[in-house]
Formats: sequence, structure tokens, C-alpha cells
Amino acid sequence: MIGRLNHVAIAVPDLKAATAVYRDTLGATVSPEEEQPEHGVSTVFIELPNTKIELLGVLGEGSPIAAFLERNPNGGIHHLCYEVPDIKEARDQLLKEGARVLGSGEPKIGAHGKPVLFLHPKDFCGTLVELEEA
Ligand SMILES: CC[C@@H](C(=O)O)C(=O)SCCNC(=O)CCNC(=O)[C@H](O)C(C)(C)COP(=O)(O)OP(=O)(O)OC[C@H]1O[C@@H](n2cnc3c(N)ncnc32)[C@H](O)[C@@H]1OP(=O)(O)O
Ligand SMILES: [Co+2]
Repeated sequence: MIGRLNHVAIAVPDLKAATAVYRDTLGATVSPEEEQPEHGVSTVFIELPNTKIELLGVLGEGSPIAAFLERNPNGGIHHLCYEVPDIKEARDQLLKEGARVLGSGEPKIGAHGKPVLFLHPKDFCGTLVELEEA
């Protein structure tokens, strides 16, 4: 079902400082910061030859990364995003297999303008999984 690794997301307490680490210390090409109000986060993408890193900062009240940052105040790896050819087909198959799809279960439009869904970390080896339609 899953295809390419689209991105590895890192939640950070200070998005500007984290962007500077990737740009200035690691010499990476970083995107401009973008607010994602539908998702309660701000994002910066780092383009690597074989995948992307998504830096996530808190946006507004009730951000889904707030509790994670309370538990990991220096930040940490938050989720892996895999591409799937058809997100609703993938969701229906996963539900049949007993996996928990987070939120309403309906895909939202993600940072790349494509439908995304999240799967509960307890069902995937302790790792929060995002699916993005390829
Ligand atoms: C920009 C758009 C998009 C994109 O296109 O790329 C994004 O990436 S948006 C990114 C942010 N959005 C989301 O993460 C949405 C889905 N996430 C959630 O709904 C919640 O974060 C969550 C997964 C339900 C967790 O919420 P939280 O408030 O932390 O819940 P709990 O405290 O009840 O945690 C339950 C349980 O799960 C463990 N946990 C939580 N988060 C993670 C994580 N990121 N990785 C691994 N494990 C995680 C947590 O430790 C709890 O464990 P126990 O204490 O053992 O029960
Ligand atoms: Co993501």
C-alpha cells in the first residue's frame, strides 16, 4: 500500500531557530515558513535529494503538536509521511484491518495541496504515520 517516504517531520519549540540550524549549520535549502491554520502548525520544508524534512512549529491554541512538545521540550521526530496512490482506498483497507484513523476520518488538504490522513502511533510501532495521496 505505501510508496515513497514523502517527509520526516520534526516538531520544534522555535521554528526560526530550527530553520537556522538546517540552513546555516547543515547547509540545507529551506523553504519559506508557511502557516497551516487547518492543521494548527507552521511548516518549513527542507528539500533533500531523496526526501524532505518538515519542521513543525505550534500555530494557535489547541495545536496537535502541543502535548508532544510538552513531553519533548527540545523537539523531536514527530511523524513519518508515506505516499499512497488512493488515500480513501488506503483508509478503508486500514480501517478493515483495525487501524485507528485520527480525526474525522475524512482526508484534509495537507502542506503540498494533496489529501492527507493520520494514523494512531500505537497501531504503527509507536510512530505517528501520515498518509499523503501521491
Ligand atoms: C502541515 C500539514 C500536514 C502535512 O501535510 O505534512 C502535517 O504534517 S500536520 C502535523 C500535525 N498534525 C497532526 O499531528 C495530526 C494528527 N495528530 C494528532 O491527532 C495528535 O497529535 C495525536 C497523535 C492524537 C496525539 O495527540 P496528543 O495530544 O499528544 O495525545 P495523547 O497525549 O493522548 O497521546 C496518546 C499516546 O500517543 C503517544 N504519542 C502522541 N504523539 C505521538 C507521536 N507524534 N509519536 C509517537 N507517539 C505519540 C503519546 O505519547 C501517548 O502515549 P501513552 O502516554 O503511552 O498513552
Ligand atoms: Co507532515
